[in-house]
Amino acid sequence: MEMKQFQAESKRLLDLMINSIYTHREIFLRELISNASDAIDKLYYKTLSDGDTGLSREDFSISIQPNKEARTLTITDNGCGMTKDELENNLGTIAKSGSLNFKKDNEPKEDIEIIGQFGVGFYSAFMVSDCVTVVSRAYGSDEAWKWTSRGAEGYTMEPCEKEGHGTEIVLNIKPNTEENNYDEFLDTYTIKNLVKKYSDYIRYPIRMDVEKSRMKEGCDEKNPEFETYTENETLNSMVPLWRKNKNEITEDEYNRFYQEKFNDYEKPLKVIHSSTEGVATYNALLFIPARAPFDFYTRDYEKGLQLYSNGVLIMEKCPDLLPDYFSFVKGLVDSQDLSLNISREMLQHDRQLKVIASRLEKKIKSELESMLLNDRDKYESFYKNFGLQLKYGVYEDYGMHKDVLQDLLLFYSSSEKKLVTLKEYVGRMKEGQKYIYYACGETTDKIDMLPQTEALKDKGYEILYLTDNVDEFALRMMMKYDDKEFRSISADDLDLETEEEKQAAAKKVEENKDMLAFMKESLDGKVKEVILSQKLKTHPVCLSSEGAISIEMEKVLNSMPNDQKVQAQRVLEINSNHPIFEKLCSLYAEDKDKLKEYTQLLYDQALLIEGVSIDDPVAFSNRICNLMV
Ligand SMILES: Nc1ncnc2c1ncn2[C@@H]1O[C@H](COP(=O)(O)OP(=O)(O)OP(=O)(O)O)[C@@H](O)[C@H]1O
Repeated sequence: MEMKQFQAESKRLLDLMINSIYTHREIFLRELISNASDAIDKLYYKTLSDGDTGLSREDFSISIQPNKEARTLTITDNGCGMTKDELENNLGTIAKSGSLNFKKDNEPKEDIEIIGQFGVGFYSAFMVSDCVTVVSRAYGSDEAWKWTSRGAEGYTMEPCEKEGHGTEIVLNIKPNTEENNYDEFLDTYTIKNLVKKYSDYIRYPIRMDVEKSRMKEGCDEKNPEFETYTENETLNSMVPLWRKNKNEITEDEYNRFYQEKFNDYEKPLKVIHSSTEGVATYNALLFIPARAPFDFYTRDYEKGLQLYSNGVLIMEKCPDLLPDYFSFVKGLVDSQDLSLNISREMLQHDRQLKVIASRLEKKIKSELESMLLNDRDKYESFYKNFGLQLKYGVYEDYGMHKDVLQDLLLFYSSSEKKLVTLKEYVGRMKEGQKYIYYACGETTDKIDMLPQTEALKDKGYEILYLTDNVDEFALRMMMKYDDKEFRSISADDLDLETEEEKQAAAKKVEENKDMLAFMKESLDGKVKEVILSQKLKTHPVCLSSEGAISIEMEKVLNSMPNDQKVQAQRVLEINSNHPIFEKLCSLYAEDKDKLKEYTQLLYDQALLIEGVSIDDPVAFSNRICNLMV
């Protein structure tokens, strides 16, 4: 059977190339600069291999020249250039990449990093220009050729004059339209920014004549006169800091790099610089900011790391490189073996990305752990800013990440009077202590005053004071740490008593069960139960809860804007060793109406202690006044 060739409608194809591949037209400059860098790399490779070119690294450069009057932007390199055939083959055939062939045909050499691979980047020039002229002279040839094209219509070729080897690409910038401003690509300021953004780490200098202003020499400072002058400025920094050896980089260099690149006026709290080879080869330079950005805990905050391939920016914020709970990390990843899609805007499949992300996660975690261990003050400063995010991380995704995060958490300790880890808490648990106790409230001072803490403190048990809304949700999600269950001090059973005490208490409850039932009745469904407390020592009353939702959680959930109303199952606890108890007993025998009033008062007091507003403050005040007069 005869083998038929596929036909391609090249005009349509070019049209597709130009208009459908890229989301940002500004990347044309990145593509042309990358081509120039590749061309120089190829000649430099020859220099390294043959040594007879007489050229050295310093001789190479790329230049950009905007001309507003002529509406042209010219990109020039002194790389390998192209012969007539190469011009026709490489620029006249879509998807033909001379660079890819070069990579295949030549042994890899250190210091050579060919970027091009798809054979399409050049055509992005037509996104901003209606006519492209390429003048090129191949290294070692004395002929130069001019290739001209207006896009889909095709191209022309003619011989021309050109001094020296290399390529000059002249773009006729399109006129502005109602929707698009093309003028900006002739503006030195925009060009500078684009070079900085995408091509800062191209390893050859990218130069441009920039007009500047200065005070005229010898003029009077009080009456200054200015003159403009032109400076040939190098726009790119060339050396990617992260590729340097760690021991050659000073702290100051890291700090400046971070502050400039991520617009922070403060130095980073921590720098994490790691290079890995193997399944995934990459360099990563990560920073933990000293302070949470103002929008960090809002929806506007976008997490992500910059992603570079061979020093060329692919993605400004790649979210998949960071889990949400480490979203505070800033920085970049540079990898040679990403399989990019044709526009270089995305990755073809994210297998490598997943491998890199999981390595980075482990790295960040271990760096935080070692900070916690070796520099507690620094860690606490980190935790003050980003601890909340870690706690959200524990809670989110049904607690899936608790194992990663639990040892990074800190909570305020009742006995140590400072932030402690769960490991430290468990390490000093008393003999026979079954639970990790915690208490919730607005501030640690307020929690410390809660009557519920009395019995636990009396027994010398440590309590973790939780002051952030998410805290209790996170602990409930974890359920246990090191096989020790978490228990709120407001839970009904704290397991504090001995068997004998339990029996005595049960007896007392039995004796007073009618009165307690009457009290419950008089609160008219507001509480699930009225009980005799095991946790109160000197205070008369407190509130606890039964079941999945605590009073603190009720507060948090009800403060959310989704209008859900949840209610904890409240339990009113009475201290049977307090004189009020005797009073209640005698009222039960003699004056049930008054007992009703007193019960209401005790309930309202318990609510106030918990920081929950009372239903009827006026009635509460009247009851107090009745007692006073
Ligand atoms: N300035 C240049 N000097 C020498 N050769 C060039 C230059 N620009 C382009 N070329 C040649 O033209 C080919 C096609 O360029 P194009 O930008 O379309 O694709 P690429 O760089 O190979 O791949 P990619 O689409 O990944 O950028 C290049 O592979 C290279 O051989």
